[in-house]
Amino acid sequence: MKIFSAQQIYQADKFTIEKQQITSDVLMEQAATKIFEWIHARLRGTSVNIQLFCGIGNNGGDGMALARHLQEHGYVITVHVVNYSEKRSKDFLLNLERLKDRKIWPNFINAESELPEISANDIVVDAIFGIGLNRSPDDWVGQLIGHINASQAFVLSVDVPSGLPMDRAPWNPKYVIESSYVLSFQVPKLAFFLPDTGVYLNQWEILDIGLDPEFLTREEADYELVGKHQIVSLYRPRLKFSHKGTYGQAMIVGGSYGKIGAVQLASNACLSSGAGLVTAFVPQCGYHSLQTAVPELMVLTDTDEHCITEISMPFAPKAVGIGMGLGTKEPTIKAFKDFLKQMESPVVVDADGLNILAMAPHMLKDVPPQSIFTPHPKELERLIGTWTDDFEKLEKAKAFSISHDIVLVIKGAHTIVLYKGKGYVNTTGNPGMATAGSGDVLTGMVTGLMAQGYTSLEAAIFGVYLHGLAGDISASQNGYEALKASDIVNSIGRAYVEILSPPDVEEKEQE
Ligand SMILES: NC(=O)C1=CN([C@@H]2O[C@H](COP(=O)(O)OP(=O)(O)OC[C@H]3O[C@@H](n4cnc5c(N)ncnc54)[C@H](O)[C@@H]3O)[C@@H](O)[C@H]2O)[C@H](O)CC1
Ligand SMILES: [K+]
Repeated sequence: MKIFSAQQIYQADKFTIEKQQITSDVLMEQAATKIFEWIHARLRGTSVNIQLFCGIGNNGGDGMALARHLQEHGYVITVHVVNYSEKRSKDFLLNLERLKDRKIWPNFINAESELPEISANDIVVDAIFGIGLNRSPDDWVGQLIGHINASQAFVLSVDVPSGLPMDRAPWNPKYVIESSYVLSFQVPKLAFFLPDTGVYLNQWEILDIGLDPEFLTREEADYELVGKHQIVSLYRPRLKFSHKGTYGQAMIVGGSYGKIGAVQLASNACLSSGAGLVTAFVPQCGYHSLQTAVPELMVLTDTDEHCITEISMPFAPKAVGIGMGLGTKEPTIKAFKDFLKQMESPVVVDADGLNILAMAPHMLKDVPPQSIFTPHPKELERLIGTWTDDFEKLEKAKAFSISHDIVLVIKGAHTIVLYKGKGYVNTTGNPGMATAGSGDVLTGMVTGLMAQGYTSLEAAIFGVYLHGLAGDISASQNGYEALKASDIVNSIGRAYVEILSPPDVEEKEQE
């Protein structure tokens, strides 16, 4: 699903209005009707107090139109106009008039007004600011927002949580609505998926408000949300007359004294992702444990007991994942450098492999094109430097990915894969996966997919999704806290089965 910028959403609006020869208030009415239907389907006329807080722009207009529908269906409503500017939008005014025609007189909240009482049992509709927010809310509006957040009422946000900017971190983190549920129009917004801004939403859902399909199909987006539908289209089925050679020979290179488990996790994940053959290359101290723990694995060792000093590959693997538990000792750095020089096809670099590259950036020129980097936030910072907010982080990461021709996997709650200036935002995974070795499993999986012939970009997108899904399946059985990286490996099979199962109704709607 495409993720459009605020600018593109305004363009979609304009295009739809011109092509369908409608007025802008028709779109607003469609949006408000969709929200009303969502609420009505759940409340079915319950006599709960609904307090609507409406700004004076089009987000506020949506709120006013919604108030009218709610009142027409007998709901108990209070409408507040958050009067933060003189510049009221045309469609806000139109809907204000329509309310007044029905003898509904909103309560106008101004800087000097007292804040209305909100009970924890009320439902708050948040229609103060939408995607048009372009500066910090005034202090009194921020205080009203804080008052709503403190009420413990269920807060339903129209389009976006009010006060949440679409292209930067909030000016003041207290001046943003903490939404219980966001009903967002037509397309998901990038801010929903980034740590600085995503924390303000509990749940979200997209409502189709009828923006023109021609525009939505034609317009290129910088970011895309990756769901099951996209993943199924990437999947490469296994063939009846195939053999292990068909699915490639993968190599996992890493480990040092006390960190052989990282290689074990990655190798196991690589095998479970479907690679035909997997060989691990480790210092000698890892030999026995790996041979015992993973019988399917072949093990090659370095001449050194404790760390890798020279990576010799007696065959040309189809895919290599390197870096987990590797350490950054001088001889290991030299071995890594020689390895990169000798590799021609893309490799997957993780953990200490990335740390070495951050320490010695001149080595980046030896990284084969289309290689995959899988940094966690600290490793990313070492590679690209610090950032002021997530949006700047993404811009810097994009520039890095383009200049080194790297598929960059930015790990987080919503992992984002960046390549050639485009971002793919993952939708699977859970907080239980923030645990030791989870990243080693991902690297093993992505390497396993590359061994099977997935391109670097495909392997990264597919691997990230599959990894998150395996984590979700594990968490559904044992909860978040007990989740261990090896549980993720054990759920890879079920994750494949889930990907290949027919979509349920909700998934079909989201396609
Ligand atoms: N295609 C769609 O998705 C549709 C969306 N709709 C709704 O329209 C809003 C966007 O409306 P807009 O009027 O452009 O902006 P806002 O309502 O978010 O903001 C109002 C207005 O206020 C000014 N402003 C910005 N920041 C501040 C501030 N801190 N203090 C005071 N004033 C501020 C600025 O000039 C804004 O224009 C979208 O989110 C949807 O809810 C349509 O109803 C249907 C189509
Ligand atoms: K809002």
